[in-house]
Amino acid sequence: MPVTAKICGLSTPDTLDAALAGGASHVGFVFFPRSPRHLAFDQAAALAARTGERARRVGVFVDPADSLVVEAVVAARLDAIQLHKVTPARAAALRRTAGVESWVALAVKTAADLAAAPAYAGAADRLLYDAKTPDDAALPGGMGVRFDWRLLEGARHPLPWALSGGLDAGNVAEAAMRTGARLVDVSSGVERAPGVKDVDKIAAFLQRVAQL
Ligand SMILES: O=C(O)c1ccccc1NCC(=O)[C@H](O)[C@H](O)COP(=O)(O)O
Repeated sequence: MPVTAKICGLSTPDTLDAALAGGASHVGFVFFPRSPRHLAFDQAAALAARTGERARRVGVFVDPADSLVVEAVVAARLDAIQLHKVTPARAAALRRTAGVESWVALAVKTAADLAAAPAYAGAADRLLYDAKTPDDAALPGGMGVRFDWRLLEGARHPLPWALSGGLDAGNVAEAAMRTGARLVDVSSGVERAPGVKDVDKIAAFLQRVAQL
């Protein structure tokens, strides 16, 4: 089965075009004002129109209000929501409210963090295993932090899943090989500065993924 990729935190037409030209299966739009990748609804709507049916649009949220999710789903014609820092109960409620596919980001640092995964079965459609960022970090994702991929070796997954956290063109092959991931997600690893995507890095990442 081929490996597919989500390029997260896109915010400009040229970098979105690079992701689409490279064959990204998913593009991620961040709705979190503290993020350097945050999009206003009008920006997101323009990028969504440019995407068309070439990739699935995923909105990224951190413990969001219902209203933010509803407005973003409409404005950016989201196919999926990606939720950070939500309990299983809150994830289930937001999934019902949004009416689209729902992903939950599970912050992973140790094996104990993976024990939370089964509770999301029935509350979400996909788990995104992402690296846990430091407690004092500005963001719960998009920080270029990776976790020990050996934690996923032999793991039983309660839901379809994707791998994230500190991936780049140089390490994505090893990450996919070690974990068995069939969907990988990247943000910082295709940037030249926080929030500034690089078209060449996006192309290199997607070329590497296409070889897997
Ligand atoms: O990217 C952000 O700014 C962000 C902000 C708040 C919550 C989540 C965020 N990103 C989530 C993602 O899907 C990232 O792609 C994922 O955490 C991996 O990021 P990176 O390690 O930088 O590749």
